Amino acid sequence: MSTVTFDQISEHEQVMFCNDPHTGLKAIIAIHNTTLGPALGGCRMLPYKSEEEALTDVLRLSKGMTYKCVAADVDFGGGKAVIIGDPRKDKTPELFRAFGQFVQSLNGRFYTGTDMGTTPEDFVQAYKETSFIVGLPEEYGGNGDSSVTTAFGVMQGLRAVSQFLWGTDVLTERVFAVQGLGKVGFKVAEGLLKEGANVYVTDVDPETIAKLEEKAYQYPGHVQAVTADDIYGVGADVFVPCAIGGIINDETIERLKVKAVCGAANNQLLEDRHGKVLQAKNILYAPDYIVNAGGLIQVSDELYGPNKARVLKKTRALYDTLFEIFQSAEKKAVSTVEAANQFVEERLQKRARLNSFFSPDNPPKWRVRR
Ligand SMILES: NC(=O)C1=CN([C@@H]2O[C@H](COP(=O)(O)OP(=O)(O)OC[C@H]3O[C@@H](n4cnc5c(N)ncnc54)[C@H](O)[C@@H]3O)[C@@H](O)[C@H]2O)C=CC1
Ligand SMILES: O=C(O)CCC(=O)C(=O)O
Repeated sequence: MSTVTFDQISEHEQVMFCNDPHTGLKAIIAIHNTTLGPALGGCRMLPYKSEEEALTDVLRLSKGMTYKCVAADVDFGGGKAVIIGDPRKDKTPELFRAFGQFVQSLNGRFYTGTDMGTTPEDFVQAYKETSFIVGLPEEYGGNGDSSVTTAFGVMQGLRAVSQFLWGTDVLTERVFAVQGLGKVGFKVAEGLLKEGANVYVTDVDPETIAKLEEKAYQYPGHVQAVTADDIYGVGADVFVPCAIGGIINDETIERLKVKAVCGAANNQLLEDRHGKVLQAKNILYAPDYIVNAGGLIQVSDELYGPNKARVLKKTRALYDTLFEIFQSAEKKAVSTVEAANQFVEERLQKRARLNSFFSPDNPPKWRVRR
């Protein structure tokens, strides 16, 4: 294995390798930036092919969380965790408890919860060892499964795309290509079918496709399953990535026939420059960290005392944020990625100044439950 260098993690504040031979836990926690408050971000469990792949993923994901927190206007910083392992075979209560002990050792610098490959029940185990857990089931004082709100936010994003491109936020009879039918993608596909849209779907797990097909009969829209590779080339209006990152790259952009890309997956672009490549192809890209912020809004809200109405209101507002980014990109003749990053970096600078003002009567805004 090659060594990790400071050069590799130069943009990050802290990277922690968590090793527990007794439970088999091998995890990495990355804290990107805590200017706005403690780092917050879910924990992904995947059978990474190598430790380098896991490190690259957690570094990219945690940076994305910094941008997501700023864009969604929540007072948290960017962090994320990955567990190296197969979620179908390697999960045990002890593994998640061991992970919880490492989170506890950061003493509130990092809050975590679900992501790809993990569920709220996994974090009920971690919660036995640390209180710095979010996205807990309601019976544990949480707001429940955050993928419900993430999916709701993605639907807002799809409406904003439709309004911008076609002058209506009604999705009926439009065609969508949904990649990944997991916690978020399944709910998005179902929402689209309920609204009478036609949906191509794919997943590497045939069971989830069969489950959706079974339910689809009751909805006005139509579903058609395609292979994991064919999803890039289907004749749809919008490509909706809801699985892995890096799927928008030189090879896939060549194959896309859609007018827009808007989905839940984190780090959809392999590199930021692919935002420009999409723009050149006249494909509207809805920046992932804005579209998929619903889960973050929900779990961060939990720390102030859960309030569902507030969560819905803030998640609905993603429509306006996205629409403004589309307008700003058009006006400045830049890609939507550039417009979104500029908006975030300017806001972060303004907020950083606010956070530098110390007063004993004015406790930090992120004084949340511990
Ligand atoms: N759960 C949440 O609330 C949030 C999730 N996200 C992001 O959304 C994406 C999906 O998250 P979840 O639904 O929670 O994950 P999940 O693990 O529940 O579902 C992922 C699904 O994608 C499928 N999949 C994996 N590789 C695939 C491929 N190459 N082609 C097609 N399907 C594939 C899996 O079989 C699984 O059904 C991830 O990128 C995650 O980081 C972002 C914000 C919040
Ligand atoms: O959605 C969550 O549970 C936490 C937030 C997060 O990790 C994300 O938005 O990727």
